[in-house]
Amino acid sequence: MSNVIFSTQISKELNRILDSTKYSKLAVIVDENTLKHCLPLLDTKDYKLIEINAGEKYKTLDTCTFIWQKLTEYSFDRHGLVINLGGGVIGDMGGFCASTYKRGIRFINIPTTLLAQVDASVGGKLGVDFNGFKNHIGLFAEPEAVLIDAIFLRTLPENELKSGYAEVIKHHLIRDFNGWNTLSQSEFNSLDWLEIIKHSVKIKNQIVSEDPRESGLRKILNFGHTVGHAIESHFLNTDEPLLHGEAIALGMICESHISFQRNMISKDVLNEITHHISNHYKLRVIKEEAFEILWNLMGQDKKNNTSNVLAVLLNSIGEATFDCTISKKETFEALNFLNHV
Ligand SMILES: NC(=O)c1ccc[n+]([C@@H]2O[C@H](COP(=O)([O-])OP(=O)(O)OC[C@H]3O[C@@H](n4cnc5c(N)ncnc54)[C@H](O)[C@@H]3O)[C@@H](O)[C@H]2O)c1
Ligand SMILES: O=C(O)C(=O)C[C@@H](O)[C@H](O)[C@H](O)COP(=O)(O)O
Ligand SMILES: [Zn+2]
Repeated sequence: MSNVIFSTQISKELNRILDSTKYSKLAVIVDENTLKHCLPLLDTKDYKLIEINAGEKYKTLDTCTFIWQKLTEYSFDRHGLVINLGGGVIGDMGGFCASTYKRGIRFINIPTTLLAQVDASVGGKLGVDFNGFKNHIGLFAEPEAVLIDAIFLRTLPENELKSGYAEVIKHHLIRDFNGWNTLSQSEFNSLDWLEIIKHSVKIKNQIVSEDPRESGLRKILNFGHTVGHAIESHFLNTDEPLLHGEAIALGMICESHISFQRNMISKDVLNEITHHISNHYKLRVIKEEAFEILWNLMGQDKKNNTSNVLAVLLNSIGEATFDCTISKKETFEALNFLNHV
Protein backbone atom coordinates (compact mmCIF):
# COMPACT_ATOMS: atom_id res chain seq x y z
CA MET A 1 0.00 0.00 0.00
CA SER A 2 1.40 3.41 -0.91
CA ASN A 3 2.31 5.98 1.72
CA VAL A 4 0.24 8.91 0.44
CA ILE A 5 0.56 12.38 1.95
CA PHE A 6 -1.96 15.07 1.05
CA SER A 7 -0.63 18.57 1.38
CA THR A 8 -1.49 22.12 0.52
CA GLN A 9 2.12 23.16 1.06
CA ILE A 10 3.92 20.83 -1.27
CA SER A 11 7.29 22.54 -1.16
CA LYS A 12 7.43 22.58 2.65
CA GLU A 13 6.26 18.97 2.82
CA LEU A 14 8.88 17.80 0.35
CA ASN A 15 11.66 19.65 2.15
CA ARG A 16 10.51 18.11 5.44
CA ILE A 17 10.81 14.63 3.92
CA LEU A 18 14.15 15.39 2.28
CA ASP A 19 15.53 16.79 5.55
CA SER A 20 14.64 13.59 7.35
CA THR A 21 15.92 11.25 4.62
CA LYS A 22 19.53 10.23 4.09
CA TYR A 23 20.57 10.14 0.46
CA SER A 24 23.76 10.66 -1.50
CA LYS A 25 22.34 12.55 -4.50
CA LEU A 26 18.96 13.76 -5.61
CA ALA A 27 17.48 13.76 -9.14
CA VAL A 28 14.21 15.32 -10.27
CA ILE A 29 12.64 13.88 -13.43
CA VAL A 30 10.43 16.31 -15.37
CA ASP A 31 9.06 16.73 -18.87
CA GLU A 32 8.82 20.08 -20.66
CA ASN A 33 5.39 20.83 -19.14
CA THR A 34 6.18 19.91 -15.55
CA LEU A 35 9.47 21.77 -15.89
CA LYS A 36 7.50 24.89 -16.77
CA HIS A 37 4.44 24.54 -14.54
CA CYS A 38 5.37 22.33 -11.59
CA LEU A 39 9.05 22.64 -10.78
CA PRO A 40 8.66 26.37 -9.92
CA LEU A 41 6.25 25.33 -7.11
CA LEU A 42 9.10 23.52 -5.34
CA ASP A 43 12.12 25.20 -3.78
CA THR A 44 14.27 22.11 -3.54
CA LYS A 45 18.00 22.71 -3.79
CA ASP A 46 21.00 20.63 -4.86
CA TYR A 47 19.45 18.27 -7.33
CA LYS A 48 20.22 17.04 -10.81
CA LEU A 49 17.49 17.73 -13.34
CA ILE A 50 16.54 15.01 -15.82
CA GLU A 51 14.22 16.34 -18.52
CA ILE A 52 12.41 13.97 -20.87
CA ASN A 53 9.90 14.54 -23.68
CA ALA A 54 6.24 14.70 -22.65
CA GLY A 55 3.67 12.12 -23.66
CA GLU A 56 2.85 8.44 -23.94
CA LYS A 57 4.89 7.92 -27.10
CA TYR A 58 8.03 8.56 -25.05
CA LYS A 59 7.13 5.93 -22.45
CA THR A 60 9.75 3.63 -23.97
CA LEU A 61 12.97 1.78 -23.25
CA ASP A 62 14.80 4.47 -25.27
CA THR A 63 13.73 7.10 -22.75
CA CYS A 64 14.73 4.73 -19.94
CA THR A 65 18.17 4.45 -21.51
CA PHE A 66 18.38 8.25 -21.46
CA ILE A 67 17.39 8.36 -17.76
CA TRP A 68 19.82 5.55 -16.80
CA GLN A 69 22.55 7.37 -18.78
CA LYS A 70 21.91 10.59 -16.86
CA LEU A 71 21.97 8.82 -13.48
CA THR A 72 25.26 7.18 -14.49
CA GLU A 73 26.74 10.45 -15.81
CA TYR A 74 25.83 12.13 -12.51
CA SER A 75 27.50 9.21 -10.68
CA PHE A 76 24.43 8.19 -8.71
CA ASP A 77 25.23 5.40 -6.28
CA ARG A 78 22.73 3.07 -4.59
CA HIS A 79 21.90 5.71 -1.97
CA GLY A 80 20.60 8.15 -4.56
CA LEU A 81 17.01 9.36 -4.51
CA VAL A 82 14.75 10.18 -7.47
CA ILE A 83 11.73 12.48 -7.48
CA ASN A 84 9.19 11.81 -10.23
CA LEU A 85 7.56 15.18 -10.85
CA GLY A 86 4.86 14.63 -13.43
CA GLY A 87 1.94 12.59 -14.66
CA GLY A 88 1.55 8.85 -14.97
CA VAL A 89 4.17 8.57 -17.70
CA ILE A 90 6.90 10.04 -15.51
CA GLY A 91 5.64 8.11 -12.47
CA ASP A 92 5.57 4.73 -14.24
CA MET A 93 8.82 5.23 -16.15
CA GLY A 94 10.81 7.19 -13.55
CA GLY A 95 9.87 4.62 -10.91
CA PHE A 96 10.86 1.78 -13.25
CA CYS A 97 14.23 3.40 -14.00
CA ALA A 98 14.91 4.05 -10.32
CA SER A 99 13.87 0.52 -9.31
CA THR A 100 16.20 -1.08 -11.83
CA TYR A 101 19.18 1.30 -11.65
CA LYS A 102 21.97 -0.55 -9.82
CA ARG A 103 19.20 -3.04 -8.79
CA GLY A 104 17.11 -0.31 -7.27
CA ILE A 105 17.31 3.13 -5.73
CA ARG A 106 14.52 4.90 -3.87
CA PHE A 107 12.00 7.26 -5.45
CA ILE A 108 9.31 9.72 -4.39
CA ASN A 109 6.25 10.43 -6.53
CA ILE A 110 4.89 13.93 -6.87
CA PRO A 111 1.95 13.38 -9.25
CA THR A 112 0.96 16.50 -11.14
CA THR A 113 -2.01 15.30 -13.25
CA LEU A 114 -5.40 14.24 -11.98
CA LEU A 115 -4.82 10.80 -13.48
CA ALA A 116 -1.57 10.34 -11.61
CA GLN A 117 -3.04 11.68 -8.37
CA VAL A 118 -6.12 9.43 -8.40
CA ASP A 119 -4.48 6.32 -9.81
CA ALA A 120 -1.01 6.05 -11.37
CA SER A 121 1.13 7.28 -8.47
CA VAL A 122 -0.44 4.78 -6.07
CA GLY A 123 -0.02 0.99 -5.98
CA GLY A 124 3.49 0.39 -7.27
CA LYS A 125 2.84 -0.66 -10.88
CA LEU A 126 5.82 0.64 -12.88
CA GLY A 127 6.94 0.18 -16.43
CA VAL A 128 7.03 1.22 -20.06
CA ASP A 129 5.33 0.33 -23.33
CA PHE A 130 7.09 -2.12 -25.65
CA ASN A 131 6.46 -3.15 -29.28
CA GLY A 132 3.14 -1.34 -29.19
CA PHE A 133 1.90 -3.11 -26.04
CA LYS A 134 1.00 -1.08 -22.97
CA ASN A 135 3.19 -1.39 -19.86
CA HIS A 136 4.65 -4.58 -21.31
CA ILE A 137 7.97 -4.29 -19.49
CA GLY A 138 7.87 -3.39 -15.83
CA LEU A 139 7.77 -4.41 -12.22
CA PHE A 140 6.10 -3.68 -8.90
CA ALA A 141 7.91 -1.38 -6.45
CA GLU A 142 6.58 1.14 -3.96
CA PRO A 143 7.70 4.76 -3.76
CA GLU A 144 9.08 6.08 -0.47
CA ALA A 145 6.15 8.47 -0.45
CA VAL A 146 3.50 9.96 -2.72
CA LEU A 147 2.96 13.70 -2.20
CA ILE A 148 -0.33 15.01 -3.53
CA ASP A 149 -1.21 18.69 -3.85
CA ALA A 150 -4.22 19.68 -5.97
CA ILE A 151 -2.50 23.00 -6.73
CA PHE A 152 -0.82 21.31 -9.71
CA LEU A 153 -4.21 20.87 -11.39
CA ARG A 154 -4.50 24.64 -11.94
CA THR A 155 -2.31 24.46 -15.03
CA LEU A 156 -3.59 21.12 -16.30
CA PRO A 157 -5.40 21.32 -19.68
CA GLU A 158 -9.10 20.34 -19.62
CA ASN A 159 -8.60 17.23 -21.79
CA GLU A 160 -5.99 15.94 -19.33
CA LEU A 161 -8.35 16.61 -16.41
CA LYS A 162 -11.04 14.61 -18.19
CA SER A 163 -8.57 11.82 -18.89
CA GLY A 164 -7.95 11.49 -15.16
CA TYR A 165 -11.69 11.64 -14.51
CA ALA A 166 -12.09 8.35 -16.43
CA GLU A 167 -10.14 6.52 -13.71
CA VAL A 168 -12.39 8.22 -11.13
CA ILE A 169 -15.43 6.87 -13.00
CA LYS A 170 -13.76 3.45 -12.99
CA HIS A 171 -13.16 3.50 -9.22
CA HIS A 172 -16.84 4.26 -8.62
CA LEU A 173 -18.13 1.68 -11.10
CA ILE A 174 -16.10 -1.13 -9.55
CA ARG A 175 -16.45 -0.21 -5.90
CA ASP A 176 -18.86 2.55 -4.90
CA PHE A 177 -22.55 2.46 -5.83
CA ASN A 178 -23.59 5.42 -3.64
CA GLY A 179 -20.61 7.50 -4.75
CA TRP A 180 -21.51 6.80 -8.37
CA ASN A 181 -25.02 8.13 -7.85
CA THR A 182 -23.63 11.39 -6.50
CA LEU A 183 -20.86 11.64 -9.09
CA SER A 184 -23.06 10.93 -12.08
CA GLN A 185 -25.50 13.64 -11.04
CA SER A 186 -22.81 16.27 -10.40
CA GLU A 187 -21.71 19.02 -12.73
CA PHE A 188 -18.14 18.32 -13.89
CA ASN A 189 -17.12 21.95 -13.37
CA SER A 190 -18.27 22.02 -9.77
CA LEU A 191 -16.54 18.82 -8.63
CA ASP A 192 -14.35 19.12 -5.54
CA TRP A 193 -11.11 17.64 -6.89
CA LEU A 194 -9.35 17.25 -3.56
CA GLU A 195 -12.26 15.20 -2.18
CA ILE A 196 -12.42 13.17 -5.39
CA ILE A 197 -8.67 12.44 -5.27
CA LYS A 198 -8.83 11.39 -1.61
CA HIS A 199 -11.77 9.10 -2.31
CA SER A 200 -10.14 7.45 -5.33
CA VAL A 201 -6.85 6.94 -3.49
CA LYS A 202 -8.77 5.35 -0.61
CA ILE A 203 -10.54 2.92 -2.95
CA LYS A 204 -7.33 2.08 -4.83
CA ASN A 205 -5.24 1.64 -1.68
CA GLN A 206 -7.86 -0.67 -0.14
CA ILE A 207 -7.81 -2.93 -3.18
CA VAL A 208 -4.02 -2.86 -3.55
CA SER A 209 -3.46 -3.64 0.13
CA GLU A 210 -5.54 -6.82 -0.25
CA ASP A 211 -3.72 -7.95 -3.40
CA PRO A 212 -0.55 -5.94 -4.09
CA ARG A 213 0.75 -8.16 -6.91
CA GLU A 214 -2.54 -8.59 -8.79
CA SER A 215 -3.04 -12.28 -8.27
CA GLY A 216 -6.80 -11.80 -7.97
CA LEU A 217 -8.87 -8.91 -6.63
CA ARG A 218 -6.54 -6.15 -7.89
CA LYS A 219 -7.54 -7.07 -11.44
CA ILE A 220 -10.77 -5.14 -10.93
CA LEU A 221 -8.69 -1.94 -11.18
CA ASN A 222 -8.27 -2.99 -14.80
CA PHE A 223 -11.97 -2.53 -15.64
CA GLY A 224 -12.15 -0.92 -19.09
CA HIS A 225 -8.49 -1.66 -19.75
CA THR A 226 -8.62 -4.91 -21.78
CA VAL A 227 -10.41 -3.12 -24.61
CA GLY A 228 -9.19 0.36 -23.59
CA HIS A 229 -5.47 -0.44 -23.71
CA ALA A 230 -5.92 -1.98 -27.16
CA ILE A 231 -7.68 1.19 -28.35
CA GLU A 232 -4.97 3.38 -26.77
CA SER A 233 -2.16 1.35 -28.38
CA HIS A 234 -3.86 1.26 -31.76
CA PHE A 235 -4.29 5.03 -31.98
CA LEU A 236 -0.99 5.98 -30.32
CA ASN A 237 1.01 6.32 -33.49
CA THR A 238 -1.74 7.84 -35.62
CA ASP A 239 -2.54 11.53 -36.17
CA GLU A 240 -5.29 11.23 -33.57
CA PRO A 241 -3.90 9.53 -30.47
CA LEU A 242 -6.18 9.18 -27.45
CA LEU A 243 -5.11 9.95 -23.90
CA HIS A 244 -5.02 6.96 -21.54
CA GLY A 245 -8.24 7.94 -19.75
CA GLU A 246 -10.04 8.70 -23.02
CA ALA A 247 -9.26 5.18 -24.25
CA ILE A 248 -10.27 3.63 -20.93
CA ALA A 249 -13.59 5.51 -21.05
CA LEU A 250 -14.32 3.81 -24.40
CA GLY A 251 -13.11 0.50 -23.00
CA MET A 252 -15.56 0.86 -20.08
CA ILE A 253 -18.46 1.31 -22.51
CA CYS A 254 -17.40 -1.87 -24.38
CA GLU A 255 -16.88 -3.94 -21.24
CA SER A 256 -20.20 -2.70 -19.82
CA HIS A 257 -21.82 -3.78 -23.08
CA ILE A 258 -20.40 -7.29 -22.68
CA SER A 259 -21.67 -7.31 -19.05
CA PHE A 260 -25.13 -6.35 -20.35
CA GLN A 261 -25.07 -9.01 -23.07
CA ARG A 262 -24.42 -11.59 -20.37
CA ASN A 263 -27.37 -10.32 -18.30
CA MET A 264 -25.01 -9.20 -15.55
CA ILE A 265 -26.26 -5.60 -15.72
CA SER A 266 -29.56 -4.26 -17.06
CA LYS A 267 -30.10 -2.16 -20.17
CA ASP A 268 -30.82 0.83 -17.89
CA VAL A 269 -27.45 0.47 -16.17
CA LEU A 270 -25.64 0.13 -19.50
CA ASN A 271 -27.41 3.26 -20.73
CA GLU A 272 -26.58 5.15 -17.56
CA ILE A 273 -22.86 4.36 -17.89
CA THR A 274 -22.79 5.03 -21.63
CA HIS A 275 -24.67 8.29 -21.19
CA HIS A 276 -22.31 9.58 -18.49
CA ILE A 277 -19.22 8.68 -20.50
CA SER A 278 -20.53 10.07 -23.79
CA ASN A 279 -21.41 13.32 -22.00
CA HIS A 280 -17.78 13.80 -21.01
CA TYR A 281 -15.80 12.35 -23.90
CA LYS A 282 -15.78 12.63 -27.65
CA LEU A 283 -16.52 9.13 -28.85
CA ARG A 284 -14.34 7.67 -31.55
CA VAL A 285 -15.60 5.60 -34.46
CA ILE A 286 -13.35 2.59 -34.82
CA LYS A 287 -13.23 1.23 -38.37
CA GLU A 288 -14.37 -2.38 -38.63
CA GLU A 289 -11.06 -3.27 -40.32
CA ALA A 290 -9.35 -2.34 -37.05
CA PHE A 291 -11.38 -4.74 -34.88
CA GLU A 292 -9.06 -7.63 -35.69
CA ILE A 293 -6.00 -5.50 -34.83
CA LEU A 294 -7.53 -4.57 -31.49
CA TRP A 295 -8.34 -8.23 -30.78
CA ASN A 296 -4.69 -9.16 -31.47
CA LEU A 297 -3.53 -6.40 -29.12
CA MET A 298 -5.88 -7.79 -26.43
CA GLY A 299 -4.13 -11.12 -26.92
CA GLN A 300 -1.16 -9.65 -25.01
CA ASP A 301 -3.18 -8.34 -22.06
CA LYS A 302 -1.34 -9.11 -18.82
CA LYS A 303 -4.47 -10.57 -17.20
CA ASN A 304 -4.82 -13.30 -19.84
CA ASN A 305 -4.11 -16.98 -19.36
CA THR A 306 -2.52 -18.97 -22.18
CA SER A 307 -5.61 -19.50 -24.28
CA ASN A 308 -8.11 -16.80 -23.31
CA VAL A 309 -8.53 -13.05 -23.32
CA LEU A 310 -9.67 -12.16 -19.81
CA ALA A 311 -11.48 -9.00 -18.78
CA VAL A 312 -13.20 -7.40 -15.82
CA LEU A 313 -16.99 -7.19 -16.06
CA LEU A 314 -19.63 -5.53 -13.90
CA ASN A 315 -22.20 -7.44 -11.81
CA SER A 316 -23.80 -4.13 -10.93
CA ILE A 317 -22.64 -0.58 -10.38
CA GLY A 318 -20.13 -0.80 -7.53
CA GLU A 319 -19.35 -4.48 -8.01
CA ALA A 320 -16.93 -5.96 -10.51
CA THR A 321 -15.82 -9.48 -11.29
CA PHE A 322 -12.47 -10.52 -12.77
CA ASP A 323 -11.05 -13.38 -14.87
CA CYS A 324 -14.00 -13.34 -17.28
CA THR A 325 -13.10 -14.93 -20.61
CA ILE A 326 -14.40 -12.72 -23.39
CA SER A 327 -14.91 -13.98 -26.92
CA LYS A 328 -13.92 -12.28 -30.14
CA LYS A 329 -17.58 -12.20 -31.20
CA GLU A 330 -18.85 -10.37 -28.12
CA THR A 331 -15.86 -8.00 -28.23
CA PHE A 332 -16.61 -7.10 -31.87
CA GLU A 333 -20.28 -6.60 -30.93
CA ALA A 334 -19.21 -4.29 -28.12
CA LEU A 335 -16.99 -2.27 -30.49
CA ASN A 336 -19.89 -2.10 -32.89
CA PHE A 337 -22.13 -0.86 -30.07
CA LEU A 338 -19.53 1.82 -29.27
CA ASN A 339 -19.57 2.96 -32.89
CA HIS A 340 -23.32 3.54 -32.69
CA VAL A 341 -23.59 5.35 -29.33
N1 LIG B 1 0.85 2.70 -12.57
C1 LIG B 1 -0.47 2.77 -12.55
O1 LIG B 1 -1.13 2.22 -11.68
C2 LIG B 1 -1.16 3.57 -13.60
C3 LIG B 1 -2.52 3.90 -13.45
C4 LIG B 1 -3.14 4.63 -14.43
C5 LIG B 1 -2.43 5.07 -15.54
N2 LIG B 1 -1.13 4.75 -15.66
C6 LIG B 1 -0.32 5.27 -16.79
O2 LIG B 1 -0.27 6.68 -16.67
C7 LIG B 1 -0.04 7.25 -17.96
C8 LIG B 1 -0.97 8.43 -18.16
O3 LIG B 1 -0.69 9.39 -17.18
P1 LIG B 1 -1.10 10.92 -17.40
O4 LIG B 1 -2.47 11.00 -17.89
O5 LIG B 1 -0.74 11.63 -16.17
O6 LIG B 1 -0.17 11.32 -18.63
P2 LIG B 1 1.19 12.15 -18.76
O7 LIG B 1 2.15 11.76 -17.75
O8 LIG B 1 1.58 12.04 -20.19
O9 LIG B 1 0.72 13.65 -18.46
C9 LIG B 1 -0.22 14.23 -19.31
C10 LIG B 1 0.27 15.57 -19.88
O10 LIG B 1 0.12 16.59 -18.90
C11 LIG B 1 1.33 17.33 -18.75
N3 LIG B 1 1.34 17.80 -17.37
C12 LIG B 1 1.60 17.08 -16.27
N4 LIG B 1 1.35 17.81 -15.17
C13 LIG B 1 0.95 19.02 -15.59
C14 LIG B 1 0.53 20.20 -14.92
N5 LIG B 1 0.41 20.23 -13.60
N6 LIG B 1 0.21 21.27 -15.65
C15 LIG B 1 0.27 21.22 -17.02
N7 LIG B 1 0.63 20.13 -17.71
C16 LIG B 1 0.96 19.04 -16.99
C17 LIG B 1 2.40 16.35 -19.14
O11 LIG B 1 3.58 17.00 -19.53
C18 LIG B 1 1.74 15.60 -20.29
O12 LIG B 1 1.87 16.33 -21.47
C19 LIG B 1 -0.27 6.13 -18.96
O13 LIG B 1 0.97 5.70 -19.45
C20 LIG B 1 -0.93 5.04 -18.15
O14 LIG B 1 -0.63 3.76 -18.66
C21 LIG B 1 -0.48 4.02 -14.71
O1 LIG C 1 -3.24 -0.28 -10.50
C1 LIG C 1 -3.77 -1.13 -11.21
O2 LIG C 1 -3.75 -2.33 -10.92
C2 LIG C 1 -4.45 -0.74 -12.45
O3 LIG C 1 -4.85 -1.60 -13.22
C3 LIG C 1 -4.65 0.70 -12.71
C4 LIG C 1 -4.82 1.07 -14.17
O4 LIG C 1 -5.59 2.25 -14.20
C5 LIG C 1 -3.50 1.37 -14.88
O5 LIG C 1 -3.77 1.87 -16.16
C6 LIG C 1 -2.49 0.26 -14.92
O6 LIG C 1 -1.24 0.73 -15.35
C7 LIG C 1 -2.88 -0.85 -15.85
O7 LIG C 1 -2.11 -1.94 -15.54
P1 LIG C 1 -1.71 -3.06 -16.57
O8 LIG C 1 -1.21 -4.15 -15.68
O9 LIG C 1 -2.93 -3.45 -17.33
O10 LIG C 1 -0.70 -2.49 -17.47
ZN1 LIG D 1 -5.57 3.10 -16.21
